Amino acid sequence: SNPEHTLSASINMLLPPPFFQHLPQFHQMIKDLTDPSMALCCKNRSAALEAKLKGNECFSKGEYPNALLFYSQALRLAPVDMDDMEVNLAALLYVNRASTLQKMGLLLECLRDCSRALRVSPRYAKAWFRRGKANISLGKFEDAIRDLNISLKAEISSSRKRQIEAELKIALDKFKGMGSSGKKTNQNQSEVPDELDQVKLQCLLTTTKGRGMFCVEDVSEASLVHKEDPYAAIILKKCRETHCHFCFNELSADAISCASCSIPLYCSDQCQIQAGGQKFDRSSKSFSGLEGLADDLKNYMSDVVLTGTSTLDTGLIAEHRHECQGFHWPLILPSEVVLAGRILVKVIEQKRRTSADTNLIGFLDLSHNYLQLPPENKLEMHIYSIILLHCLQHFYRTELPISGIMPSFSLQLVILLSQIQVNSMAVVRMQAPEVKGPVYEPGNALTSRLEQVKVGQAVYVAGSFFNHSCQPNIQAYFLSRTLYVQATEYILAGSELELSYGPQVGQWDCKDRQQLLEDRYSFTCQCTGCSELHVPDLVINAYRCTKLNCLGVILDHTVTRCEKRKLKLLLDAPTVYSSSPHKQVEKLKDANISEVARHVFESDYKLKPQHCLVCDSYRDLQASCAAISQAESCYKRLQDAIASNEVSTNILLDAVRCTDLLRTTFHPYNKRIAEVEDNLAQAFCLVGELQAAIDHCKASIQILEKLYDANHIAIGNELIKLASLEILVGDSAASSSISRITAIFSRYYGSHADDIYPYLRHLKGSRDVDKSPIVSR
Ligand SMILES: C[S@@+](CC[C@H](N)C(=O)[O-])C[C@H]1O[C@@H](n2cnc3c(N)ncnc32)[C@H](O)[C@@H]1O
Repeated sequence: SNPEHTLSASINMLLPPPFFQHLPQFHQMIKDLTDPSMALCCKNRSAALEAKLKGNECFSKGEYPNALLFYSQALRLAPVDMDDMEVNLAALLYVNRASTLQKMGLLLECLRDCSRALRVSPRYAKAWFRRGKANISLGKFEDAIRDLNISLKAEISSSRKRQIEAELKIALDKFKGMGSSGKKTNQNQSEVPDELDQVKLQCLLTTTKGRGMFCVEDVSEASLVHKEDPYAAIILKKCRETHCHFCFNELSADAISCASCSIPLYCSDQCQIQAGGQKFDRSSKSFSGLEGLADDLKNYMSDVVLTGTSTLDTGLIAEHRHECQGFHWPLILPSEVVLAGRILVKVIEQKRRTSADTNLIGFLDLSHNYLQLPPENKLEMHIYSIILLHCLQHFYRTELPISGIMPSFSLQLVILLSQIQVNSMAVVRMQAPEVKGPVYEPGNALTSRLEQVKVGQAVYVAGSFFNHSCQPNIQAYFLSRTLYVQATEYILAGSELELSYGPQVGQWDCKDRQQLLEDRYSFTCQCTGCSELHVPDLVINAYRCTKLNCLGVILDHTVTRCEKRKLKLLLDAPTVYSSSPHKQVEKLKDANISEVARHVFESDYKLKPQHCLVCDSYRDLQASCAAISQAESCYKRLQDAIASNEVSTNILLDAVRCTDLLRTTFHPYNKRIAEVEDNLAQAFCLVGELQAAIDHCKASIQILEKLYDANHIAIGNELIKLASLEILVGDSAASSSISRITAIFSRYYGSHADDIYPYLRHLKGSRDVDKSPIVSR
């Protein structure tokens, strides 16, 4: 049947849109969500003043980090256009925070806050004075002299004038003493442009996965194949207080909030302006009135006061604007629903400019999974779409063209929500470990797990056409909110470029990968990783053969079932697949595993659960599982001890004993053993037994090398831990570990490797330092 017809029939049957219109409770809920007087995000003068007083108290006691917190809180709450002690409250708070930042040695942050105060109150003498002092500390004496001269002109109190003159004298003396090195430096140095060439791509129809991205020419390993800014993006709720709501970078000490509401935080004025919100009208704030000011000082003054505003792109559709003004719903509704609101608004605004029709689904042309969703998920989407539309209508009032066509719009919004589910990407950051000093000092070994944290969710229109593969040939990473896609291997012209949406061969077995893709994206994976046989899939969760010296694998019935299905497909249509099973076997270095694999590939349908694939010996998996669960509780104790940094000898010895037990039960290349080895390495490092830590780390890497390609990032991550330990004991092998790490990370992140993962810089730096070992071997 016609898919479009099925879709609209199915949508209409599920929940006719007028359903809620007759319910008073529904309208009350919308009123609550959109009533600014009830909102959590209002500006509040008295709360701001209270926080300011607390900040002042902390400042006078020398408790600068606390003063910083209170001033930041006050700035978040302060209405932009209210005065306190005849000065604009926000400007006053910026100057107070600038003084605190200066005390904490954060001079650039201090300078930025002074400029912010001046953008609000251009004639604020104290702000020019503080700026002058910060510029003296930064060695920018020419700027400092200008700041202090303007301050002097704006100041009316004679005692303070004397203070400014004293500071001005210092600046002048230093400027004369420094010669040309005290000259003004450019504050807004532009970033180094990306030098990487992007590869020409084509979006084509595939046989099993819908549309996909293909390369027109050969692509060499580690080249950038795609770069894109998001169509719309949103910060995750858990990161709201720690990361910039626009660019998703970590917030600095001088973070700023939206000018009109108190929820979004930004790392810079540019991010704040780009995100939108109701803008504070600077043009109404005159900075004339300083008669007699020399022309060069007037120009300098307007440079400082108008910095940032010149970068404002008037063509930009500000993503936070419709969520501002104290509305409640952007905080309450799930992130993906708020993201749908951002997309909807952007589409409407773009269409308004081009006066095109309002077909929302067709505009972005993304795939969706609506028809595959269970009824309860569909119902939830319908409810959210109706709520969101009503909330948005409250902002747009008569402007939003939804009143007459609300039903069709809400149905389109349902599809948009399911498009977001299938196409949005998690914007991730590599969690930076805290490095307190040089890597060759004890306590700075990096043995904890390297993790990526999700900070945002974003829709990239072209990026949405990359299909998934469990054996990807490209990988995605993010700088701020920009998506970068890089080739991780040499790719022949005309091949499809495929990302991993999460699971990969070597990470999980085939059935677990398929289950995750089914649950999260509602599709059955058709990639080569799931259609061909792979040795990692056979060993990753396998048990050991009961016969001494036999390295054959024993599988449980779930793995057996999945592999049999693949085998059947493979035998039924052998020509469809790119590489033959025997070729795969040849790729493997280890004779025993090759033997196991050969047996499987040649054994046709003889895959039997609980029996060794080589010698057919039987293992009672129920009994094995009981032994394993005993070992697992011992590892749980070890992990808790690691987390609280209280690893005792008893706990450690117990864990080592359990690992011996695990080795008699699991196949030697079972991934669980690699994880346990990794935990043991971390625990031995914590108790200072570095050589034992190195041995366990190497054992873990050896298993990962059976599961992944030798240059896979999973091995790179583990090698970082090994190198870190090798440096500590003064082992010369560290140098080759670091070279291998460098090669792997540049394969995945190109020239951005050090920016994404700054710990690499510490490791590479350690190679250049000649240090005797801290602990001799
Ligand atoms: C982000 S989109 C990729 C582009 C999509 N193929 C299209 O035509 O718009 C994700 C959707 O593509 C399809 N897809 C991606 N990878 C797949 C795979 N390995 N096997 C089967 N379907 C896949 C699924 O329908 C999935 O929901």
